[in-house]
Parts: sequence; C-alpha cells; structure tokens
Amino acid sequence: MTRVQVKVCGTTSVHDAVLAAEAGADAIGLVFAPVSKRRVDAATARAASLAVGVGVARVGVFLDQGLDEVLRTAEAARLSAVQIHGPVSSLYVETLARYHPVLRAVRPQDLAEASPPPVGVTLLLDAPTPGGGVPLDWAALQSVFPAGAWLAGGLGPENVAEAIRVLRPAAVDAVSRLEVSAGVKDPERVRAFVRAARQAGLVDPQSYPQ
Ligand SMILES: O=C(O)c1ccccc1NCC(=O)[C@H](O)[C@H](O)COP(=O)(O)O
Repeated sequence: MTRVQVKVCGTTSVHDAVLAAEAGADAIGLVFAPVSKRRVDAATARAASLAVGVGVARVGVFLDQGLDEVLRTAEAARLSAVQIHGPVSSLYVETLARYHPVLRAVRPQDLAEASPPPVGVTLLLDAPTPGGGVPLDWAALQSVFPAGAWLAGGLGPENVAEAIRVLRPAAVDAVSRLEVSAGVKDPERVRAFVRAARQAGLVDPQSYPQ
C-alpha cells in the first residue's frame, strides 16, 4: 500500500512553494492560465521550482493555450508535469505526453469520453470551474471514479479525508480552501490539508498513474 499524493495548487511565490514543500506536499501547481487570478509568470515559477527541487513535482496548469506556449513554459519554469484544462483534442494531449507527464483535467460529464487515458496521461477529476472551491458529488462518482485518477474540486482540511474515503484517489489537489486571498496561501490550512490527506489512509499502488 502507498500513500495518497498531495498537490498544493496556485503557487505564486517562492515563499508559498517552500511552505508547501515543508508541509510535505508531493507537488505544487503553478497556474499559467491567463484567466486565473492565481496566474504566475515563468520567471517566478522557475524560482519556485528551483526552490523546492526535484523531490517535489512542479505541475504547470494551462487552459486554452497552444502547444508551443505549454512546451516553452514547461522548459522555462522547470516544470516536471503539465496539467491541461479545457476542450483540447486527443492529438494535443498525446503530443504533450511525448514530452512531459500530463494531468488531463476533466469534468464529471467528460469522464466517460476521457477514459481510459493514453500512455503518459493521468486523469484529474475537477469541478466545472477550476479553482472555484466547489466540491464534486463524491457519492455520485463512486462507481465510475477511475483507478489511478486524481481528485480536485473544493477540497480542504475539513473534507479531504472524507473524499479519500469515498473515492480512493491516487492524489488530491486543492487551492481555494488553502488561501487567505487569491494566490496567497494560508500556512495553517496548507499544513492541515497535507496532514489530513496523509492521515486519511493508503491506496493500492497498482491504482497509481505510471
Ligand atoms: O486555480 C485556478 O485559478 C485555475 C484557473 C484556471 C485553470 C485551472 C486552475 N486551477 C487548477 C487546479 O489544479 C485547482 O487546484 C483545482 O481546480 C481545484 O481548485 P479548488 O476547487 O479551488 O480547490
């Protein structure tokens, strides 16, 4: 048995990257989507990536951005994986997966179409409005939640254990409920989130993304 991985998303500073790493997060998320109130520039993201080092995954988050931009940003910001939101083609996702591990964010209504993901792609089940802090209906998803998928959507210290208990995701991901304001982390809530996810149990390693 292996522990559930924890991603702390929406990191906009070296300070908050180090906070997440010291709290025990397995991954930080760096949002490059132009629409996001948590958007980070490549130079700051690179500094954050270098600060946490290779022991913590650095996931770049993209929405409606071209392949060129994603690949250039991944290199500039020293990303170790890319997370893709929005309506993109299978070819787009498969092309990216030749260069980087891909987290493909899907809404519950898109799950059937996205499963099973191609090699190098892991599904991340998220709410229809990413970064919106609204939880999914975990009970309704219980019978269809794919083995090895990640879970996001309105997770925080107070509900992550229950989400893990119901869906047994390979990893949990959160942002809104870990902030004092958009893009600025609440240290206590970040620590409490990682702690709660850690204590919530273990998952079967065979259900892990490759
Ligand atoms: O967080 C954003 O502002 C954002 C904007 C556009 C695309 C993706 C975005 N965030 C992606 C994430 O990985 C979030 O952690 C995930 O959607 C969960 O957010 P929340 O429900 O606020 O915990």
